[in-house]
Amino acid sequence: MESLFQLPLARGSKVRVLQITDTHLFAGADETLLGVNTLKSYQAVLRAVAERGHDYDLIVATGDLAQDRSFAAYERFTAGIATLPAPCVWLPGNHDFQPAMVDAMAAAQILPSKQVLLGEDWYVILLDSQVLGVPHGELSEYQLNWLDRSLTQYSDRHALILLHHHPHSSGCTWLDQHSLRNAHMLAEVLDRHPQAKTLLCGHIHQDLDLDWNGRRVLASPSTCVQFKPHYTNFTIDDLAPGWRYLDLYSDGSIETTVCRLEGDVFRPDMNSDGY
Ligand SMILES: Nc1ncnc2c1ncn2[C@@H]1O[C@@H]2COP(=O)(O)O[C@H]2[C@H]1O
Ligand SMILES: [Fe+2]
Repeated sequence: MESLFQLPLARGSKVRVLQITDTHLFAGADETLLGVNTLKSYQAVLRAVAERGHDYDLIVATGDLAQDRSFAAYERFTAGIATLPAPCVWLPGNHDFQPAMVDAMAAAQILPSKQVLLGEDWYVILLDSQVLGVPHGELSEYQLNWLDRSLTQYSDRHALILLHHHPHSSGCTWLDQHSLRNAHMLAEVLDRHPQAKTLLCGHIHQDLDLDWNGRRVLASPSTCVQFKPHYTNFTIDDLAPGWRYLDLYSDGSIETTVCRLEGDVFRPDMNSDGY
């Protein structure tokens, strides 16, 4: 859990992180989620990333990587990641089955590290907000204490906090019932660490960039189905699958871009009412 990955970089002042999230893969190659073949959309995203060239230093996968809890689904994830030439770290989402996830990642030699020293200036920490069997999230006392201790230990670095569940209202009522339930406890920890100003989530399948009492919360498109922003009830969006880049600068600033597949591809079944 606490193993540390050090990624020394010779590229000067900027570090680039690629976020892939909510792949919702299945064991079967023909399975779909809300009408989208999640394996094909994941592979299309990876191809699009590869076509843009290798200009990222670290891949972060922020949960809900498998939909059916199977080892084979995680193998599909790892096979895809193996096509990209950068190290990958990951955390679980509400749908993930950690025994299969841990084994499949280890079998593919994808790092178990939940802390990354990224270049000279950045510290990345990956939290586990999963509550077994339910869609909402919570950080255990252990996770909160570990976060507090780790941020103290690496207080000389800017910190990027990764977790699956959004800690602040997303604007979608139906998704906010599935948010991080003890966000106030996370805020209490972060208040003690002024270098921890940015949080990166998955879970809500949309591009979000908002202020949480002076902190920045980012969430990102899924590689499969998208949810429509600002809706009270479950509503799918017809935007294409996507991913995010974050450029981390040595002065602590961040520039970030969301990319999507081009064209009218992987359209979901807009009449679906949930899963
Ligand atoms: N119609 C619905 N209403 C409320 N929640 C839903 C609905 N359909 C699915 N969900 C849950 O909402 C979650 C949002 O993203 P997840 O992929 O984590 O998993 C989803 C489901 O657990
Ligand atoms: Fe989720």
